[in-house]
Amino acid sequence: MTQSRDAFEARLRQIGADRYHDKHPFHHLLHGGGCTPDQVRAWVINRYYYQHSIPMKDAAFMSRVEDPDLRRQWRSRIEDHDGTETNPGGIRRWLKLAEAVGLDPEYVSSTEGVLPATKFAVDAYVRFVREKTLLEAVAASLTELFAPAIHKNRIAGLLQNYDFADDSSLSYFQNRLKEAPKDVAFGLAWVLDHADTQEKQDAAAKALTFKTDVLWSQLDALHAAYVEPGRIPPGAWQPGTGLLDAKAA
Ligand SMILES: O=C(O)c1cc(C(=O)O)c2c(n1)C(=O)C(=O)c1cc(C(=O)O)[nH]c1-2
Repeated sequence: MTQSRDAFEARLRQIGADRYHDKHPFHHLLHGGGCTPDQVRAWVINRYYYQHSIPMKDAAFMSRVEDPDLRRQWRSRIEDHDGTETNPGGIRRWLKLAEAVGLDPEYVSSTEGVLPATKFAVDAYVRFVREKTLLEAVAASLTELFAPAIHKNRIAGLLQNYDFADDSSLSYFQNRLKEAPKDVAFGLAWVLDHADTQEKQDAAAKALTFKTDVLWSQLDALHAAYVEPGRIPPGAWQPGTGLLDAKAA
C-alpha cells in the first residue's frame, strides 16, 4: 500500500536511525579523540575520494535532468564543492584539513593510496546515480538529512581532542552546516512529492539504504586497514608517506 507522506518520511528517517555511519566504531574513535595522527591521516586521504567524486556524481545527475528548474536547484551543489570566484569550495577546504594534519595536499588530491574498497564504494554511488531513476538518485542523496548532526559532533569532538583542529582546518564542516540544510530540504520534498506509488516509495527507501551501505563500507575498510587488524591492502597509503614535512626537507 502507498504510505502517507508523513509515514513515508518517517520510514526514510528510520533508515538513518538504524544504519547511518554515525554509529560506526571508527567515528566513535575519531570524534572521541581515540585516533592516532596516522589514523586521522588515513581518514582524510580516503574521505577525499568521496569529496572529489560528489561533484562528478552531481554532474552525472544533472546531465540526465530535462527540467531546467530542477537543474537550477541542483547546480549549487557543484559550486559548493568546486567553488566559485568568491568561494574556495569544499574540495579546497578539505585540502586545508589535509595540510593541517601534516599531509601533502598534492599527494591527497592525486588519490593515490586510497583504499580499494573506498574506490569501489564511492564509484558505485556515482554509477548508481548515472544509471538508476532520478527518484532513486535524489533519494540516495538523502543521507544528508543525517549529516548536520554528525558534522556538529565531529567539530566539537575534533576541537576538544586534537591539536590540529581549529576554525581554519575545520572550515569544511562549518560550511557544510550552512550548505547541506537547503539541499536536503529540497531533496526530501522532491522525493516525497515524486514517490507517489508503493513501488516508487520502495525504490526510494532501497536507494537510501544502498547509500548508507556506501558510507558504512568505507569506514569498515578504513578500520580494517588502519585500526584492527591493521591489514593495509597492497598499494594503499603507508604511514610515513605523503607528508608535508618530507616535501620541505
Ligand atoms: O561527514 C559526513 O558524514 C557526510 C556524509 C554525507 C552523506 O551522508 O552522504 C555527505 C557529507 N558528509 C558531505 O560533506 C557532503 O558534501 C555530501 C554530499 C552528499 C551527497 O550524497 O550528495 N553526501 C554528503
